Amino acid sequence: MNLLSSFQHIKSATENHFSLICLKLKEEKLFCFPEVTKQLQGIFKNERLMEEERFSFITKSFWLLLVFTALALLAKLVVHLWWRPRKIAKHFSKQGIKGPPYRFFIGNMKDLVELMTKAASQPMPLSHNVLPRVLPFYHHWKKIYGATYLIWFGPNPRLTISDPALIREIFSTSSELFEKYESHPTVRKLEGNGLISLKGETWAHRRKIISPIFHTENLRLMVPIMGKSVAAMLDRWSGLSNSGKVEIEVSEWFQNLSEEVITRTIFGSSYEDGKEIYKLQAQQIVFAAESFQKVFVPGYRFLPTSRNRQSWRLDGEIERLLTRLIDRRRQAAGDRRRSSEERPRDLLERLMEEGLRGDEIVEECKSFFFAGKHTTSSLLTWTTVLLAMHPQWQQLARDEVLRVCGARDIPTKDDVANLKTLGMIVYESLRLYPPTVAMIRRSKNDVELGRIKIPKGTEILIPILAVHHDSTVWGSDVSEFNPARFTQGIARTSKHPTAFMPFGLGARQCIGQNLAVLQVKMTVAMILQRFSFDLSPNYNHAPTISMFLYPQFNAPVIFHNL
Ligand code: HEM
Repeated sequence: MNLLSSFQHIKSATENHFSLICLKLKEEKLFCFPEVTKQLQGIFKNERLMEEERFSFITKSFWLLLVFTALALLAKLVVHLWWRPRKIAKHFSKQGIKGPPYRFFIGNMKDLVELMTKAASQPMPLSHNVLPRVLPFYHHWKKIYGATYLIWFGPNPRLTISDPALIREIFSTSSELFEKYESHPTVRKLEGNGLISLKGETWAHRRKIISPIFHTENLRLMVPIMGKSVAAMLDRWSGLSNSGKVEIEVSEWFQNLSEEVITRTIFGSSYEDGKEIYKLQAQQIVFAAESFQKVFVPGYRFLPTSRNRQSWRLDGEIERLLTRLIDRRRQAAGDRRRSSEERPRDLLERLMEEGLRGDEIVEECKSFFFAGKHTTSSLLTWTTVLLAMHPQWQQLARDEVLRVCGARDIPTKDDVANLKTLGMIVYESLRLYPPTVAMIRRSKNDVELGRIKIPKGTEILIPILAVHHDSTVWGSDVSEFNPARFTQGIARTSKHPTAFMPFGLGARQCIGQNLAVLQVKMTVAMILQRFSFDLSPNYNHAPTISMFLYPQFNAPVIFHNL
């Protein structure tokens, strides 16, 4: 071995191998050059020192980076949780807009949850002045700070706007400046990445694809399908009746009815195919409703907590069932085309025709399973409760149904269109008990709304229920059930043409509203044909929200065979 290769040998060795190298040198008779050995020892020592220095440099850099990242993160947190809320509160305060003070990290969530819990702790008298019970935080803070005020959902500012003129601006003239608020991830799982939550071009294209399902002609074809489901439900009620009367907890029955109608009309599938999905979604709703009362912590949903694991499992199961439903429909598509039976066009058919991917169809199905059921059943429940509370309107509606439908057990679409009094009753029910009690938007940029300067990213809360219960808009009889106020049509009822908004406003108005009103009018008309009804002595008036407006202690109603 020559000197050079021995040198390279040594250079590539580690400190621990030094003695071994010396031995090697000795063997190779290189040890006779003491200077060489000395030099090598020197080189090795330098190497070791350099290695140590390099190591200490890397360690120092690592710690520095860590400290720097931690400081940057801390600074970001301080800005987000402390400085920005103060700045925004000051910004609004200068414009005369106040609100409950921001508390570090939690904002006003604690007070809000306390107010909600207190309001929900007992039923209320049989009155339609339900705002203090359903949105107690709105009611409470409005008294202190006025109709437009600022609250804090965690560190996020939410400007509450209930002036119909400003609301109109948000949804029409300035609609491009506000976008749909991105729901909490748990709620998003329920809603799916479909029409409800899509934005921009993708949303516009999807809405165009889906709209034909809700056109009048297609809805007409859905009427017999709905009629059959309603008739089957009423037959079961009659079967349950004892000496001509029966107590029915209508809220649950109407949920099942809505599930069935939507599965059969919107998905063109059998109710059996949808039942399991609804059951799983009902469990997801419990998680989603909880998330409204918690501060959103980014990334938390990825932690394998027991709740998160349960929610992932539910989501996976729903996707599996929806994929099966879609596959079945794909297989049956040929038979349906060949069949001469006149059927309504349905969502799955439209989405498949347009060549949407399987996962896109699954997400859209989630949206419709979720959006259609609870809203429609809520409207059915409150309309029935209202008619039970107001027998004179019940009789007026029945007279009309018997006159318009004659001997027909199942009203036709034209019959339903001619039920004007019932239509007014449904609108009044939507005013007093809107199934969706609020909407949320977010400003895309710094925006001027009326004279209010709103910074980019501010959430806007539009409390539908509060606008519907505002006496300055609706008059002193605001809390009375008075369907006659809709005699001249929706636009003429209040002092403001857009103060009635149970289905939202503008381009993103509810796509299913005609279907929902049709189903509710059909169902109530068929009930009126067969039964008279009043509230059960077990009924406790307690409207409350868990995503939608529902009766907290159920809605038992007594039906008498006619
Ligand atoms: C009484 C019944 C119903 C009420 C009160 C209601 C209420 C609403 C409201 C307020 C919105 C607007 C939300 C916003 O702008 O933030 C909306 C949107 C929507 N609703 Fe309904 N809804 C009802 C029935 C239905 C039904 C039966 C379906 C479907 C079968 C449906 C599907 C949808 C969809 C997909 C959207 C999103 C539309 C879009 O963004 O383009 N809804 N609904």
